[in-house]
Amino acid sequence: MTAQLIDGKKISQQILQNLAVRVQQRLENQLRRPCLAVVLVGEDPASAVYVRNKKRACETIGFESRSYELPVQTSEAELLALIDEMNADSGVDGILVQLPLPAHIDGQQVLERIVPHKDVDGFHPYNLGRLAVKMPLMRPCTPKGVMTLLDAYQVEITGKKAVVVGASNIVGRPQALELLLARATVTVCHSATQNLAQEVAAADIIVVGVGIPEFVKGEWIKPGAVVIDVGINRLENGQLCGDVEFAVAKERAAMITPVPGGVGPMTIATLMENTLQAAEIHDTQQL
Ligand SMILES: Nc1nc(=O)c2c([nH]1)NC[C@@H]1CN(c3ccc(C(=O)N[C@@H](CCC(=O)O)C(=O)O)cc3)C=[N+]21
Ligand SMILES: [Mg+2]
Repeated sequence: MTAQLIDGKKISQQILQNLAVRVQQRLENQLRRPCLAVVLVGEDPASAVYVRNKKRACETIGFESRSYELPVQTSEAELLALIDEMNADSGVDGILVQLPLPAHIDGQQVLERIVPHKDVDGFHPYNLGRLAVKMPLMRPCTPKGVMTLLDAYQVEITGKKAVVVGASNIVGRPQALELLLARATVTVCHSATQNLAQEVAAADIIVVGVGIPEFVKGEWIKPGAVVIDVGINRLENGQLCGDVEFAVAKERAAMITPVPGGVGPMTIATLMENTLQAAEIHDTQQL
C-alpha cells in the first residue's frame, strides 16, 4: 500500500482564496483591510525567508502588512516598547514576533507583552489557557493548520488514538490540546519517553514535531495510520526533509504529509486566518 499524500500546498491555497474574498467583502462593507505587523530581530537567513513569505501571503490576499526589521543588538526594553506601541495602535490587528529571538532577549517576556486578541501566533499563555479549557480564542497556527488538514481529508478523530511526538510550546503541547478538543485519546511523547517505537505503533494519527531529520522510523507506523510531519529540516545538500522517515512510512500509512508542501504552507495560511479573526474582534470591540 502506498499512502495518499496530504496536499498542504493545495489546501493552503484554497484557504487564501477564501480569505481574499472575505477581504473584498469587508471593503464593500466599509471595513478595514486586516493588518499584520511582523517583527524580525537580527538577520537569521531562515527567519528572513519566513518573514518574506508571510508578507507575500498578506499581499496576495489584500491584507495590509507592516514589517519591523530590527538590528540584532536591539534591547529587550526597545522590543517591549515597540510591542506596547503596536498594542495601542488601532490600525494593527495582529502582531507576530518571529522566533527565535537573539539570546539576550527573553522570548517569553516578549510573547506575554502582546495583547491576547492581537496574538495571532496564539503563543500567549492566555490563548494557550483558553485552548486548554475548551474555549479557544487565537489558536497556534501550526497545530490549527494540522486540524484543518485532517478535516479537509475527512480524517475521523473522535475516539481515535493520537500520538504527538514532541512537547514544545509552539507545536506538541497545543497540538495535543487540539486533538483532545476533537476528542481523540491523546498521548504526548518527548525526550524522556520510554519505548517510543511502541507508543507510535499504537497510533491511528501521529503528529511529529521534534526538529530531527527522520527521527520517527517508517517501520514504527501502524499500517493504515495517518502521519502528519511538522518537521522542516534543511540538510547539508540543501534539501528539506521532515522528522519522519518518509520513504518507508509512506508504504505503511493510509495518508501522509510531504515535506515540503505539507504542514509548512498551512502554518502561513492559518496565520492569515487568525489575522482576519483578530480584525473581526477589533471591528466589534472598537479596539
Ligand atoms: N513567531 C513565529 N511564528 C511562526 O509561525 C514561526 C516562527 N515564529 N519561527 C519559525 C517557524 C517556522 N515557520 C514556518 C512557516 C512556514 C513554512 C513553510 O511554508 N514551509 C514550506 C517550505 C519553505 C521552504 O522552502 O523553506 C513547506 O513546508 O512547504 C515553514 C516554517 C513558522 N514559524
Ligand atoms: Mg511542509
